[in-house]
Amino acid sequence: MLSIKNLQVKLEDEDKQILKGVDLEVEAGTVHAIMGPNGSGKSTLSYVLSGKDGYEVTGGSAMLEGVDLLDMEPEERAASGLFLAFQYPVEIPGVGNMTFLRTAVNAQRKARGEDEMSAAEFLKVVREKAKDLKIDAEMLKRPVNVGFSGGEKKRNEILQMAMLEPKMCILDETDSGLDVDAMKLVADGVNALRSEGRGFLVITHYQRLLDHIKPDVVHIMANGRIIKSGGPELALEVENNGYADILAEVV
Ligand SMILES: Nc1ncnc2c1ncn2[C@@H]1O[C@H](COP(=O)(O)OP(=O)(O)OP(=O)(O)O)[C@@H](O)[C@H]1O
Repeated sequence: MLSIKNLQVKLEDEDKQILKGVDLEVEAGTVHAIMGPNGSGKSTLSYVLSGKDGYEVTGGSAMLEGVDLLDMEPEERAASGLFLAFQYPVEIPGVGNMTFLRTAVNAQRKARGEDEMSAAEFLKVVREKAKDLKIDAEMLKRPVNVGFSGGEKKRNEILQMAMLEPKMCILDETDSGLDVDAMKLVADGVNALRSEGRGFLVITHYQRLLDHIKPDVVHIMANGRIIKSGGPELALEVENNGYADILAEVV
């Protein structure tokens, strides 16, 4: 589904190489987790895939279902089924959460040549999904993320994901800032979306999220590369021993 080959990325304005040849294949129906020391390039990978400005791809490729992602505008990538839940969700003053969600859902439907969701249908679906994430009616009316707590922002990202039903979901440290109960809610929201046709890339520092969202594959990223891949036991190894042994293996 998501096929990344030898992806190399530098900062646009500086001579600083951040990704130094990332190889990653996320098959439909699977959950891949990426862990790694601070500053290893995990967020940069998610930003580059989603089309954030400020980065220059200097080599390699990233394809979603055989289509070149790197050639597309960010909104085209989203319409083709890519979704990124941000590590730091942005506040959008003046834009109601509900309006934002409905506009996003319908813009993507339009881009795919589908009919827009009616107001009544949208309301029904958004209320159901918001309830599952314990997002109340008042939060749906407020401007997007404005004044939301850290955990509320993260749950709101999952609500967006649930509404957009993307094919490839990238979650960048969605667990940071969540209390124990909210982490369970978020994990339930992700697990409810797991399906044969959908892939997940979950960036996290902690094994505890992976207790709830069971990954098929765990990758360790360091210094702009994926240096080791394995099963869920790799996350446990990191939790117990840190990164020193794994880093030493590849030097
Ligand atoms: N716009 C930028 N300007 C300067 N340095 C940058 C910029 N974007 C990324 N970097 C650098 O690139 C490296 C990788 O950053 P990135 O945020 O991708 O790491 P990360 O693995 O997600 O880290 P963390 O686990 O701390 O979130 C870091 O050294 C960071 O300082």
